Amino acid sequence: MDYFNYQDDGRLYGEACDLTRLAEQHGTPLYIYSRATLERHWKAFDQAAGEVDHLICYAVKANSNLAVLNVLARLGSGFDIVSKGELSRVIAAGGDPRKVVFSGVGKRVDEIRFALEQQIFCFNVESVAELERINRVAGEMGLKAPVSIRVNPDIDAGTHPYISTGLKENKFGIPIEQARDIYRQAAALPHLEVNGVDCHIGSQLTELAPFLEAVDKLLVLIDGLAEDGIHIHHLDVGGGLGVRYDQEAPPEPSRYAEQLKARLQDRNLTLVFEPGRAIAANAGVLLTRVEHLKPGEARNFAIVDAAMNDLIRPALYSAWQAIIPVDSTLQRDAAVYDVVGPVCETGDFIGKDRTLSITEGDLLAVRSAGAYGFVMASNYNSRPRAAEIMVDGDQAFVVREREQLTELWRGESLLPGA
Ligand SMILES: Cc1ncc(COP(=O)(O)O)c(C=O)c1O
Ligand SMILES: N[C@@H](CCCC[NH3+])C(=O)O
Repeated sequence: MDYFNYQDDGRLYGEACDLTRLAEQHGTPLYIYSRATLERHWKAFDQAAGEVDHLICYAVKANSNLAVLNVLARLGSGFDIVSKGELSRVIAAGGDPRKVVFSGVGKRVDEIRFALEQQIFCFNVESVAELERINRVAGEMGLKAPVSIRVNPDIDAGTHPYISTGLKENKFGIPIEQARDIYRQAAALPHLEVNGVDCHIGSQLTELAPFLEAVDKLLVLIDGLAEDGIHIHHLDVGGGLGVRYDQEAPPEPSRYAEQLKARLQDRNLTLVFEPGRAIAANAGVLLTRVEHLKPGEARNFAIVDAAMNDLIRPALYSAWQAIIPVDSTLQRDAAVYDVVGPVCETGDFIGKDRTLSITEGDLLAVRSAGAYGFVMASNYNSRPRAAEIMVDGDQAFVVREREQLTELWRGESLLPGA
């Protein structure tokens, strides 16, 4: 998948809008997404799956901007959701609820009810308690709920521990050794329709081996279930395909799909993919301006106007994202900087030890910021959230206004009698 969705002339790959102008018009920090790249990435999965019956369920959590969802909905995408809020966004963006899978370890009763009303494709169930809850809610509604069980195959995905999900010690899924037994319990519940097997072993995987190891285990399970009279119609392999932030060389969707298809053989299974990062990360940049340069004895700081509240990945996972000047033709002295935000935390950094030729007022682009960027933003330090723009050829659309923080409390006492 494309890494540098950014060209050296200050434009996004395949798009004609001038980023400097957008930053001047809309202020910084500013998220910018490319429609062309979103489409190209989604199609890479769709074409990779090819002739095999399949559903690409974009993981909404990666970037839930309504315009992003709308671009994918128009391509016929399905969606992987983890809350009623995400399902509402999918519907608002024109997505088809019948192509939605519902993941997550703690679905509330009202969320299950809403998803059943919307006739989603499948619930990815993570525990026996949840199977019973969904069975009860579906029974009350006089329905049968379509379910897969998320199986935890106990595989080391070789990624950051915070985004690894397929190990025994993780909260996700049911242990593979118990799966056959729990499937039998599920099949005996009257208001469930057991359709699929699901797994998701982690995010930002850069090797195929862990995915394939997991699938091999799941296929053994699926064959075993057939012997028990439980016929599985779809195999949901989750998301997790990594992207290039720096020097990583994650497998292309085509190679991944090829290997999966070879393993399916004549089993008549629909393949479900839940990619998030692979579609959105390199379809977006975060623009930020240099406020001050602060030389120091131990370190030089470039203080920029984006902070951990705008992009928390560096602070949370020590994640590395490329930071580059938008206008590379400017003549500046080079120095090594820690690029930090204005938030009052030592952990508030966007990048460390970066050699940059910059001066105060320069515009920087943080690359690969289209996934797990804006969606993880907060108002910490009472900072408003950034605006979001979608570029499409030579057009730019504001797809979310910069947030205005309003004063709710204007000095009156909130304590009774005070
Ligand atoms: C169940 C599930 N599906 C899909 C995804 C999307 O993952 P990624 O963005 O790594 O493709 C996640 C997040 O890791 C997830 O938890
Ligand atoms: N938020 C994480 C990914 C989490 C994946 C969700 N299961 C990141 O930025 O890398």
